[in-house]
Amino acid sequence: MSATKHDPGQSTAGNKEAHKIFDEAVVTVRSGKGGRGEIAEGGEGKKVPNFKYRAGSSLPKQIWLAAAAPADGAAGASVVLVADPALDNLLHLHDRKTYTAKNGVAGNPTLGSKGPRGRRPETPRTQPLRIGVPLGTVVKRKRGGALLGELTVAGQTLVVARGGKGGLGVVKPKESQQTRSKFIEQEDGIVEDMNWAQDAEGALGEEVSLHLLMRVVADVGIVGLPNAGKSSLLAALTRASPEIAAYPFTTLMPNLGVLASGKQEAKAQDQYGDLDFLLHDSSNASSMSSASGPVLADMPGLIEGAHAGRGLGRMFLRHLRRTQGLLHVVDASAEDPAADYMIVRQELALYNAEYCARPHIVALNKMDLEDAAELQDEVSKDIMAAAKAMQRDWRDSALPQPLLPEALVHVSAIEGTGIAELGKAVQGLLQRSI
Ligand SMILES: Nc1nc2c(ncn2[C@@H]2O[C@H](COP(=O)(O)OP(=O)(O)OP(=O)(O)O)[C@@H](O)[C@H]2O)c(=O)[nH]1
Ligand SMILES: [Mg+2]
Repeated sequence: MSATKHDPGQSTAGNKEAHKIFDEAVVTVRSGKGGRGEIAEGGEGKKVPNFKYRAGSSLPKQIWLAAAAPADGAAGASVVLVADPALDNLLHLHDRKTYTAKNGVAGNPTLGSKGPRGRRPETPRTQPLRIGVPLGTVVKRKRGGALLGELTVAGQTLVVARGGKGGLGVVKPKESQQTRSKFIEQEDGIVEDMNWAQDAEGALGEEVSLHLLMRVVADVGIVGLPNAGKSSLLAALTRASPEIAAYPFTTLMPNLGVLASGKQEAKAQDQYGDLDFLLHDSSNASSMSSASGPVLADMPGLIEGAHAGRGLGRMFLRHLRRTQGLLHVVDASAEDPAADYMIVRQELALYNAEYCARPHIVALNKMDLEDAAELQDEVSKDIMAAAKAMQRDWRDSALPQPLLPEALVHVSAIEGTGIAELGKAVQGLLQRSI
């Protein structure tokens, strides 16, 4: 789950700034060619010894074994994108430029696909090449930019390159027939014509260059200054284990986590905490999809001037677009927590005024520290006052009006105090905003 990387130089892509490309990728996909159909010599069958024949019995010595219809080639494998909730970025697609699916097997009764000689004649399916992408991936054709589709639900698939059809099983016409021009006869799927060699050929696969764009799919975005404890709170509220450190800009790209909904789950987590990785490995597809709780997205830190490119800039703020509410994390031990809150509100407003019109709650974090605890009531008041002042300032503008925080929760991500209450406040935020 963790999509954090402190040193942007160590990207999987070999790219210098992985956090700038975590939400985009260009890949070329190739589907497989269809397998060649079986080419049978003559279609009449042959006489074979009758193994039941005994001297003196009335059975014939030889019996007629009809020729079987030649087997078709298998279709080539398609390339399919699959929405995998365990992924939260597109960096894994920067490792490789081209993805090639398997060709279909040739129609061959012994080696490949079975024709009607088998009891159940069938052409084996070639397993598609599945490429995992995070939820919220938009797929476009690179050339021309035509929209091919969007993957938003866990397990959803999108065929981006269809495998070539398998060649037909053909009976090679006799020499005498071959000289006759344009002899075409179709009968029970057996094709006899002068194009027999072409009919047996499998169709070619396709090659498509794709431009993938990801938008984080989350219900609540966690925003705040660097070091406020956003990632710590995500870790406390969910099973996610983002990178946490005492320096700013630890988080370079959004991390996702599902809010633990019931007490039961929290208990199970405590009990089997060590087995967490097993659960994730064996059922990564269900780790988020089956959980009904809201998805939280821990964002990189915002600083004053982010809209002008300071810090990590604000391009990642587009990932808040689909959220329904925001969780502002404020370091309550800071010199002026209310001012810190306002810096983030202003940066949000400069990016998209509508973000400030979304319901939000404020988590006053680091309450375990003396400075924070002493002044907690004062800080709460200051924050409410600042939010009201913002509303007043905006009253005359045509922009969407900023809202006041729906709740102010005092928490300590490190000691775990107030976390349950914060979880409830987040749930409440979503219930109201629906
Ligand atoms: N004392 C105390 N320290 C905390 C608390 N929560 C987080 N911290 C510390 O604050 C520092 C920053 O925490 P992070 O969770 O990485 O902060 P962040 O907001 O995600 O930071 P960026 O990703 O850089 O924007 C770490 O050293 C944490 O251990 C808390 O409740 N109490
Ligand atoms: Mg962080």
